[in-house]
Amino acid sequence: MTAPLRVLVTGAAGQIGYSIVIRIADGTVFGKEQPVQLVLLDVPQCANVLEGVVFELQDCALPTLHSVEAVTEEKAAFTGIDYAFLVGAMPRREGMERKDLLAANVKIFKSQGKALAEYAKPTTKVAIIVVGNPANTNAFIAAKYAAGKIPAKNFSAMTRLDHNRALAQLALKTGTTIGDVKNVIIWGNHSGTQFPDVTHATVNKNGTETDAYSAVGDNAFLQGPFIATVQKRGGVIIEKRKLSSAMSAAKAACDHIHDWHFGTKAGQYVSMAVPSDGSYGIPQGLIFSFPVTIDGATREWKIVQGLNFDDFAKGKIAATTKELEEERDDALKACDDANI
Ligand SMILES: NC(=O)c1ccc[n+]([C@@H]2O[C@H](COP(=O)([O-])OP(=O)(O)OC[C@H]3O[C@@H](n4cnc5c(N)ncnc54)[C@H](O)[C@@H]3O)[C@@H](O)[C@H]2O)c1
Ligand SMILES: O=C(O)C[C@H](O)C(=O)O
Repeated sequence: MTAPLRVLVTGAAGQIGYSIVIRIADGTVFGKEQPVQLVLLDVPQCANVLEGVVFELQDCALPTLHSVEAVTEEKAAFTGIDYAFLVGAMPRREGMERKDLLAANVKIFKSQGKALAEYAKPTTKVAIIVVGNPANTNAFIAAKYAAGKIPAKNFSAMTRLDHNRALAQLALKTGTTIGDVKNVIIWGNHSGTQFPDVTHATVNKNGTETDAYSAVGDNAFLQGPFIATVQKRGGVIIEKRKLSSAMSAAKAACDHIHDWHFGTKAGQYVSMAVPSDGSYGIPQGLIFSFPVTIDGATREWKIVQGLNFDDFAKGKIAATTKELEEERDDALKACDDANI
């Protein structure tokens, strides 16, 4: 029998948590043959809600759910895990930018980085996705405080939701379906400065694969409203729902970990915010969204190399890099202040 994977979800009493746990438990993420031990972490004040989530998962009668436990302490949460979905953090409200959450949320990721270093197995291969905002910078901080124990390459932040939004907008514009659109890229920060780039994307229209610019036939749209729609989508959802995206965020987190676990499809890449190795001139260590391919056998991601940028793209990438450097510096200052 396949050994179960131990999978942690933080913030499991929250709204993304509620949508994410069922996909992990029912085999959508790790496959229908892979048993899963789910560990659900939230703050002690949410213990009762968390217990309700556990009861519901039990009531789902899922063959892939080996066990589920609710915990409110980091030691119990982080010990022995294979995968971590770090969702638990404050969401923004109308009128806020994601970086306005930094002061409140960064200390959570400092503490969880330390907990990973302290409690994860020494040989850990744990794969970590940070969803809590500002996701790139929170991942940077968690990686910093886990350094020496957990390699930085095991940390990632979620830009898959932006990637999925870009796929959907291209499919809508070209009258195709999601499966017809490939290789959009989100560069940089999960924020208003991100650069959704379709220069290398293709669209299969009526059985013929063409580049996205030809398929759309409207450069002004692709360099204007398309980019703005993807950049601002999170804010628009908050305006409409009065709550931040949850169903689409949970689905994207599951896509991200599914592809990390199984690998990307031949000829396709996905967007993941990972520690920069200096590719494309991005400062080393910054958690930056790149196009990546993943080898399902080794579960190693690689940044896609050799893509060209025109001046328009260079300007966009410079802006998102600058914002991430500023966020990183603010977060480091906040961590020195955060007495934990
Ligand atoms: N990267 C993305 O694309 C993306 C998309 C959507 C939302 N988000 C972010 O995800 C985060 C969660 O959103 P949500 O809508 O589920 O929020 P929510 O308020 O519904 O749930 C957050 C949960 O986290 C818990 N929590 C707080 N501190 C914790 C800690 N130290 N340890 C464990 N749990 C803790 C809270 O008690 C709460 O139950 C927010 O920061 C939001 O902005 C990111
Ligand atoms: O926009 C937000 O604050 C939530 C999330 O990051 C999103 O992109 O929907």
